[in-house]
Amino acid sequence: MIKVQNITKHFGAFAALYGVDLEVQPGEFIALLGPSGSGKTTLLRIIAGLEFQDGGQVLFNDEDVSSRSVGERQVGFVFQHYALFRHMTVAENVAFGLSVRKGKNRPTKAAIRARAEELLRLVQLEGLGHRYPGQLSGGQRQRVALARALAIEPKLLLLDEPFGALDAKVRKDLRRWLKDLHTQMGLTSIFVTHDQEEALELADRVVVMDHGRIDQAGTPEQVYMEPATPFVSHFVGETNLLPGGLHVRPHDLEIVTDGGDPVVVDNLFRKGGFWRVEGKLAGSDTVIELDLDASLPPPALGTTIFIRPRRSKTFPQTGVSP
Ligand SMILES: Nc1ncnc2c1ncn2[C@@H]1O[C@H](COP(=O)(O)OP(=O)(O)OP(=O)(O)O)[C@@H](O)[C@H]1O
Repeated sequence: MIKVQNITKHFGAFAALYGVDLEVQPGEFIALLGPSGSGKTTLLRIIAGLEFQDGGQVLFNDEDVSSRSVGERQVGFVFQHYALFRHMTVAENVAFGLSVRKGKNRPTKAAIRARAEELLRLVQLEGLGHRYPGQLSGGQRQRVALARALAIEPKLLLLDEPFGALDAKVRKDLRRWLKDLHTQMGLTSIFVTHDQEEALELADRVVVMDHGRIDQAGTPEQVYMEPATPFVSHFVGETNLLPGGLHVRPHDLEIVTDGGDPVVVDNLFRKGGFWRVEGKLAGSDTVIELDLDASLPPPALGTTIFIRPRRSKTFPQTGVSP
C-alpha cells in the first residue's frame, strides 16, 4: 500500500503541491488527472523518488521511503517520449535494468537474455529483439518502454502520459492492453493523464488535481456523477452552467413543450449515437450543449427550443476552487 501524506513541494517561491494526501491500495489502477501545471507529474516523481518533497511523507507498506533513492524504491516507470536508448537493440533496452545491477544481484547473461525474451513475448514483440528503436512504430516503442520498466519486477508501475505521443487508434488499443497487463501481472499502477476519457476508461480510481491540490479522488462513476467541486464538474466530462448555478451534463438536458428555458440553436452535429445540439440561452451569451437521441429528428438551426434539466448539481458558493 502506498500512502502520500501532506506532501508539499515548492520550486523557488512557486508552490507546485500543497498538502496532498493519497492512499493507493495494492492492485489498484490510479489515474492522476488534471490540466497542465496542476502538479500531476511532480506528485508522480515524488512517489518514484525522482524528486523530493519539502514536507510530508511517502510510505510504502507503512514504511517511510521519503529518503530512499529511486533505485531503492523498486518502481518501474514509463514516460511519454519513449526514452529508449537509441544505440541499443530492443532486447538490450529491455535488459538494461538487470544488466546494470551490481555483483551478486546481477543475473547471468543467459538469464538476462531469457528474461528479455519473455518480456518481449508479454508485450507482443516477440522476434523484434534485434531491431533498434528507430526501426519500430511509436506504439511498438512504447511497448518496449513498458517491457523495460517491467524487467526489474516492480511492485509499483508509474506511467507519465505513456500514450500521449501516439495517434488516437493506437492509443486506444494500448490502453486496453495495458489494463489487461496490469491485472495479469498483479501490478499497482499510477498513471498521469490530462485526458479525461483515458482516465475514466482505465482507472479504478481517478484523482482529479487542480493547482497543486487534489479536488477529488473517486471511482470514475463518482467523479463523473458526483463531482465534489465545480472544477471537477467542468474538467471531467462536459457540463453546462445554467442560471442559478446549476451544473448540468449535456445528456441530462431535455427538450420540453411546457415551460423550460429558451435556447436558440446555432450548431448541430452527429456525435456517435447522439445529436449534439449547441446554442445560446435566448438573450444571453450562455452557451448550451445538449445531446439528443439520434433516432429522433433534430431541431433545425436558428429555431428556438425549450430545455429543462433532468438532473443537475449545485455547489456551495464558498470554500471551493473556481
Ligand atoms: N523543475 C521545476 N522547476 C520549476 N518549476 C517546476 C519544475 N517542475 C515543475 N514545475 C512547475 O510546477 C507546476 C506543476 O508541474 P507538473 O509538471 O507537476 O504539472 P503537470 O500537472 O504534470 O502538467 P503537464 O500536464 O503539463 O505535464 C508547473 O507550474 C510547473 O511549471
